[in-house]
Amino acid sequence: MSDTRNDVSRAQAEEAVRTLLQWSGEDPKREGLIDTPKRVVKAYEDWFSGYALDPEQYLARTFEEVEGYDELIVLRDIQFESHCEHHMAPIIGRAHVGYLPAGKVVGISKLARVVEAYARRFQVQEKMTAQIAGCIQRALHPLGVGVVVEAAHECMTTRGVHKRGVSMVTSTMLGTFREDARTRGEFLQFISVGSAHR
Ligand SMILES: Nc1nc2c(ncn2[C@@H]2O[C@H](COP(=O)(O)OP(=O)(O)OP(=O)(O)O)[C@@H](O)[C@H]2O)c(=O)[nH]1
Ligand SMILES: [Zn+2]
Repeated sequence: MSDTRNDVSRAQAEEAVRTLLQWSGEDPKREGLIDTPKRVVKAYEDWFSGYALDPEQYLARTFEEVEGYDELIVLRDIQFESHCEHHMAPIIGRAHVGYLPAGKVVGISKLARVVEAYARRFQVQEKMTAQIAGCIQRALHPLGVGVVVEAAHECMTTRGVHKRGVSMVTSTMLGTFREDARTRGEFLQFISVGSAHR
Protein backbone atom coordinates (compact mmCIF):
# COMPACT_ATOMS: atom_id res chain seq x y z
CA MET A 1 0.00 0.00 0.00
CA SER A 2 1.39 3.38 -1.02
CA ASP A 3 2.65 5.63 1.75
CA THR A 4 1.13 8.79 0.30
CA ARG A 5 -2.48 9.04 -0.81
CA ASN A 6 -4.18 12.12 -2.14
CA ASP A 7 -1.18 14.28 -1.20
CA VAL A 8 -1.26 13.17 2.45
CA SER A 9 1.52 11.00 3.80
CA ARG A 10 0.77 8.11 6.11
CA ALA A 11 2.80 9.90 8.82
CA GLN A 12 0.60 13.01 8.47
CA ALA A 13 -2.58 10.90 8.69
CA GLU A 14 -1.27 9.16 11.82
CA GLU A 15 -0.37 12.55 13.31
CA ALA A 16 -3.95 13.72 12.77
CA VAL A 17 -5.20 10.73 14.79
CA ARG A 18 -2.70 11.56 17.54
CA THR A 19 -4.03 15.13 17.60
CA LEU A 20 -7.62 13.91 18.03
CA LEU A 21 -6.57 11.55 20.82
CA GLN A 22 -4.87 14.40 22.65
CA TRP A 23 -7.82 16.71 22.01
CA SER A 24 -10.09 14.05 23.53
CA GLY A 25 -8.06 14.10 26.75
CA GLU A 26 -5.72 11.20 26.13
CA ASP A 27 -1.97 10.85 26.23
CA PRO A 28 -1.17 9.52 22.73
CA LYS A 29 2.20 8.34 24.05
CA ARG A 30 0.82 5.95 26.64
CA GLU A 31 1.49 2.32 25.86
CA GLY A 32 -2.04 1.27 24.89
CA LEU A 33 -2.32 4.08 22.36
CA ILE A 34 1.13 3.92 20.74
CA ASP A 35 -0.04 1.82 17.78
CA THR A 36 -3.54 3.29 17.61
CA PRO A 37 -2.83 5.94 14.92
CA LYS A 38 -1.35 3.22 12.74
CA ARG A 39 -4.41 1.01 13.26
CA VAL A 40 -6.86 3.83 12.63
CA VAL A 41 -5.15 4.79 9.36
CA LYS A 42 -5.24 1.12 8.32
CA ALA A 43 -8.94 0.97 9.21
CA TYR A 44 -9.52 4.08 7.09
CA GLU A 45 -7.91 2.32 4.13
CA ASP A 46 -10.59 -0.34 4.53
CA TRP A 47 -13.60 1.89 5.31
CA PHE A 48 -12.80 4.35 2.53
CA SER A 49 -11.44 2.03 -0.12
CA GLY A 50 -14.37 2.97 -2.36
CA TYR A 51 -12.68 6.11 -3.68
CA ALA A 52 -10.20 3.97 -5.58
CA LEU A 53 -12.95 1.87 -7.17
CA ASP A 54 -14.84 2.52 -10.37
CA PRO A 55 -18.33 1.05 -9.75
CA GLU A 56 -19.35 1.13 -13.41
CA GLN A 57 -16.47 -1.12 -14.30
CA TYR A 58 -18.11 -3.95 -12.30
CA LEU A 59 -21.03 -3.86 -14.72
CA ALA A 60 -18.91 -4.00 -17.87
CA ARG A 61 -19.19 -7.78 -18.22
CA THR A 62 -22.69 -8.83 -19.22
CA PHE A 63 -24.14 -12.26 -19.89
CA GLU A 64 -25.35 -12.75 -23.41
CA GLU A 65 -26.84 -16.17 -22.70
CA VAL A 66 -29.55 -14.61 -20.53
CA GLU A 67 -30.22 -11.67 -22.82
CA GLY A 68 -33.70 -13.02 -23.56
CA TYR A 69 -34.63 -12.58 -19.90
CA ASP A 70 -36.87 -9.54 -19.67
CA GLU A 71 -38.39 -9.77 -16.22
CA LEU A 72 -37.47 -8.05 -13.00
CA ILE A 73 -34.13 -8.92 -11.38
CA VAL A 74 -33.82 -8.04 -7.71
CA LEU A 75 -30.99 -8.42 -5.22
CA ARG A 76 -32.26 -7.63 -1.78
CA ASP A 77 -30.73 -7.31 1.69
CA ILE A 78 -27.28 -6.26 0.51
CA GLN A 79 -25.71 -5.37 3.83
CA PHE A 80 -23.33 -2.45 3.89
CA GLU A 81 -21.35 -0.27 6.24
CA SER A 82 -20.69 3.33 5.36
CA HIS A 83 -19.87 6.59 7.14
CA CYS A 84 -21.85 9.80 7.19
CA GLU A 85 -20.09 12.77 5.73
CA HIS A 86 -21.41 15.09 8.45
CA HIS A 87 -20.01 13.32 11.50
CA MET A 88 -17.85 10.54 10.03
CA ALA A 89 -20.01 8.15 12.09
CA PRO A 90 -21.03 4.70 10.83
CA ILE A 91 -24.13 4.17 8.72
CA ILE A 92 -25.14 0.52 8.95
CA GLY A 93 -27.80 -0.84 6.69
CA ARG A 94 -28.89 -2.76 3.69
CA ALA A 95 -29.70 -1.96 0.13
CA HIS A 96 -32.17 -3.55 -2.26
CA VAL A 97 -31.44 -3.20 -5.93
CA GLY A 98 -33.68 -4.11 -8.86
CA TYR A 99 -33.66 -3.57 -12.59
CA LEU A 100 -35.70 -4.48 -15.59
CA PRO A 101 -33.15 -5.49 -18.23
CA ALA A 102 -33.20 -4.34 -21.81
CA GLY A 103 -30.75 -6.92 -23.10
CA LYS A 104 -27.86 -6.48 -20.69
CA VAL A 105 -27.79 -8.74 -17.63
CA VAL A 106 -24.90 -8.81 -15.12
CA GLY A 107 -23.68 -11.30 -12.55
CA ILE A 108 -25.66 -10.62 -9.36
CA SER A 109 -22.58 -10.21 -7.17
CA LYS A 110 -21.72 -7.16 -9.29
CA LEU A 111 -24.77 -5.31 -7.98
CA ALA A 112 -23.47 -5.89 -4.44
CA ARG A 113 -20.02 -4.69 -5.53
CA VAL A 114 -21.54 -1.46 -6.82
CA VAL A 115 -23.20 -0.94 -3.41
CA GLU A 116 -19.86 -1.62 -1.67
CA ALA A 117 -17.93 0.80 -3.87
CA TYR A 118 -20.26 3.67 -2.98
CA ALA A 119 -20.70 2.65 0.67
CA ARG A 120 -16.96 2.72 1.32
CA ARG A 121 -16.89 6.49 1.07
CA PHE A 122 -18.18 9.38 3.16
CA GLN A 123 -21.84 9.45 2.35
CA VAL A 124 -25.24 11.00 2.63
CA GLN A 125 -27.82 8.24 2.31
CA GLU A 126 -29.87 10.01 -0.36
CA LYS A 127 -26.75 10.55 -2.46
CA MET A 128 -25.61 6.94 -2.12
CA THR A 129 -29.05 5.68 -3.14
CA ALA A 130 -29.05 7.87 -6.25
CA GLN A 131 -25.44 6.96 -7.10
CA ILE A 132 -26.19 3.22 -7.08
CA ALA A 133 -29.24 3.67 -9.31
CA GLY A 134 -27.41 6.07 -11.67
CA CYS A 135 -24.49 3.72 -12.07
CA ILE A 136 -26.75 0.82 -13.09
CA GLN A 137 -28.69 3.08 -15.44
CA ARG A 138 -25.54 4.33 -17.19
CA ALA A 139 -23.88 0.94 -17.46
CA LEU A 140 -26.79 -1.32 -18.44
CA HIS A 141 -29.36 1.06 -19.95
CA PRO A 142 -32.16 -1.08 -18.52
CA LEU A 143 -35.85 -0.22 -18.87
CA GLY A 144 -35.85 0.77 -15.23
CA VAL A 145 -33.91 0.70 -11.97
CA GLY A 146 -35.05 0.75 -8.36
CA VAL A 147 -32.87 1.16 -5.30
CA VAL A 148 -34.14 1.18 -1.72
CA VAL A 149 -31.74 1.74 1.17
CA GLU A 150 -32.61 1.24 4.83
CA ALA A 151 -30.00 2.26 7.39
CA ALA A 152 -29.28 3.30 10.94
CA HIS A 153 -27.10 6.35 11.40
CA GLU A 154 -24.85 6.16 14.42
CA CYS A 155 -24.64 9.93 14.51
CA MET A 156 -28.28 9.69 15.63
CA THR A 157 -27.89 6.76 18.01
CA THR A 158 -24.59 7.24 19.84
CA ARG A 159 -24.61 11.04 19.91
CA GLY A 160 -26.79 14.06 19.21
CA VAL A 161 -30.47 13.16 19.45
CA HIS A 162 -29.68 9.62 20.81
CA LYS A 163 -32.52 7.77 19.14
CA ARG A 164 -32.04 4.02 18.82
CA GLY A 165 -34.04 1.80 16.50
CA VAL A 166 -34.62 4.55 13.96
CA SER A 167 -34.10 3.62 10.31
CA MET A 168 -33.82 5.99 7.43
CA VAL A 169 -35.39 4.68 4.24
CA THR A 170 -34.55 6.22 0.88
CA SER A 171 -35.34 5.22 -2.67
CA THR A 172 -34.46 6.13 -6.21
CA MET A 173 -36.73 4.90 -8.99
CA LEU A 174 -35.77 5.41 -12.61
CA GLY A 175 -37.49 4.58 -15.92
CA THR A 176 -40.33 2.09 -15.61
CA PHE A 177 -39.84 1.90 -11.85
CA ARG A 178 -40.82 5.54 -11.71
CA GLU A 179 -43.43 5.63 -14.46
CA ASP A 180 -45.16 2.27 -14.14
CA ALA A 181 -46.91 1.62 -10.83
CA ARG A 182 -47.06 -2.11 -11.58
CA THR A 183 -43.28 -2.52 -12.00
CA ARG A 184 -42.63 -0.43 -8.92
CA GLY A 185 -45.24 -2.41 -6.98
CA GLU A 186 -43.69 -5.71 -8.02
CA PHE A 187 -40.24 -4.49 -6.95
CA LEU A 188 -41.50 -3.29 -3.58
CA GLN A 189 -43.31 -6.58 -3.11
CA PHE A 190 -40.14 -8.55 -3.93
CA ILE A 191 -38.06 -6.68 -1.36
CA SER A 192 -40.67 -6.96 1.37
CA VAL A 193 -41.13 -10.72 1.07
CA GLY A 194 -39.51 -12.48 4.04
CA SER A 195 -35.93 -13.54 3.48
CA ALA A 196 -34.26 -16.60 4.99
CA HIS A 197 -31.40 -14.37 6.11
CA ARG A 198 -33.37 -11.84 8.10
N1 LIG B 1 -30.61 13.78 5.03
C1 LIG B 1 -29.59 13.21 5.66
N2 LIG B 1 -29.18 13.70 6.82
C2 LIG B 1 -28.15 13.08 7.43
C3 LIG B 1 -27.50 11.96 6.94
N3 LIG B 1 -26.53 11.59 7.81
C4 LIG B 1 -26.59 12.47 8.82
N4 LIG B 1 -27.57 13.39 8.61
C5 LIG B 1 -28.03 14.56 9.37
O1 LIG B 1 -27.24 15.67 9.06
C6 LIG B 1 -27.62 16.68 9.96
C7 LIG B 1 -26.46 17.60 10.24
O2 LIG B 1 -27.02 18.62 11.00
P1 LIG B 1 -26.23 19.75 11.77
O3 LIG B 1 -27.20 20.56 12.56
O4 LIG B 1 -25.32 20.46 10.82
O5 LIG B 1 -25.28 18.88 12.72
P2 LIG B 1 -25.44 18.55 14.27
O6 LIG B 1 -25.45 19.81 15.06
O7 LIG B 1 -24.37 17.57 14.62
O8 LIG B 1 -26.89 17.89 14.34
P3 LIG B 1 -27.49 16.81 15.33
O9 LIG B 1 -27.18 15.46 14.76
O10 LIG B 1 -28.97 17.08 15.33
O11 LIG B 1 -26.85 17.00 16.66
C8 LIG B 1 -28.17 15.97 11.16
O12 LIG B 1 -29.56 16.23 11.22
C9 LIG B 1 -27.94 14.48 10.85
O13 LIG B 1 -28.92 13.64 11.41
C10 LIG B 1 -27.96 11.47 5.70
O14 LIG B 1 -27.43 10.49 5.15
N5 LIG B 1 -28.99 12.11 5.10
ZN1 LIG C 1 -24.01 12.00 10.70
